[in-house]
Amino acid sequence: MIGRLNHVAIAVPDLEAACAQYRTALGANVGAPQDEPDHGVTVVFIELPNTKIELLYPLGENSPIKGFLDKNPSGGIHHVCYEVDDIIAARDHLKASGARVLGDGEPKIGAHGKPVLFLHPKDFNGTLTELEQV
Ligand SMILES: CC[C@H](C(=O)O)C(=O)SCCNC(=O)CCNC(=O)[C@H](O)C(C)(C)COP(=O)(O)OP(=O)(O)OC[C@H]1O[C@@H](n2cnc3c(N)ncnc32)[C@H](O)[C@@H]1OP(=O)(O)O
Ligand SMILES: [Co+2]
Repeated sequence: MIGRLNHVAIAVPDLEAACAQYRTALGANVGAPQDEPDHGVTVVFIELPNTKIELLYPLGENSPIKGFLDKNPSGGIHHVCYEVDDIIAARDHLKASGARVLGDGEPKIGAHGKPVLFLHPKDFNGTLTELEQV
């Protein structure tokens, strides 16, 4: 069911500093910040030859990553995102296997304009897991 690793997301306490570090210290191709108010984050994608890094910074009062940054003030790996070709079939299969789908259980449109869902970290070895339909 899961396919390619679409991205690894890193929550950062200072988005500009993280972008500068990837651009200069790591020589990476760093995209422009994208506000995603529906998700409560600003994201920056860093294209790698085999996947992407998604830098995350809180946007708005109720950002879902605020708690994570409070607990991890230096930032940290926040989630991984796997690609699926049918997110509804994947969701229903995972729910049937007892996994918790976060939010109202319906896919939302993510930063790539594709449907995404999140699965509770406690059901996946302490790793917040995102699915993106491609
Ligand atoms: C623009 C979309 C973009 C894209 O790729 O397209 C995105 O990726 S948007 C990314 C931001 N959105 C989300 O993360 C939505 C899903 N996340 C959530 O619903 C919450 O963050 C949640 C439920 C995972 C955590 O909520 P909260 O921070 O309030 O913490 P809790 O106390 O409820 O956590 C319970 C338990 O889980 C541990 N936890 C929390 N976050 C993570 C994490 N990222 N990775 C691993 N574990 C996590 C937390 O420490 C608690 O554990 P405990 O042992 O009970 O202390
Ligand atoms: Co993501």
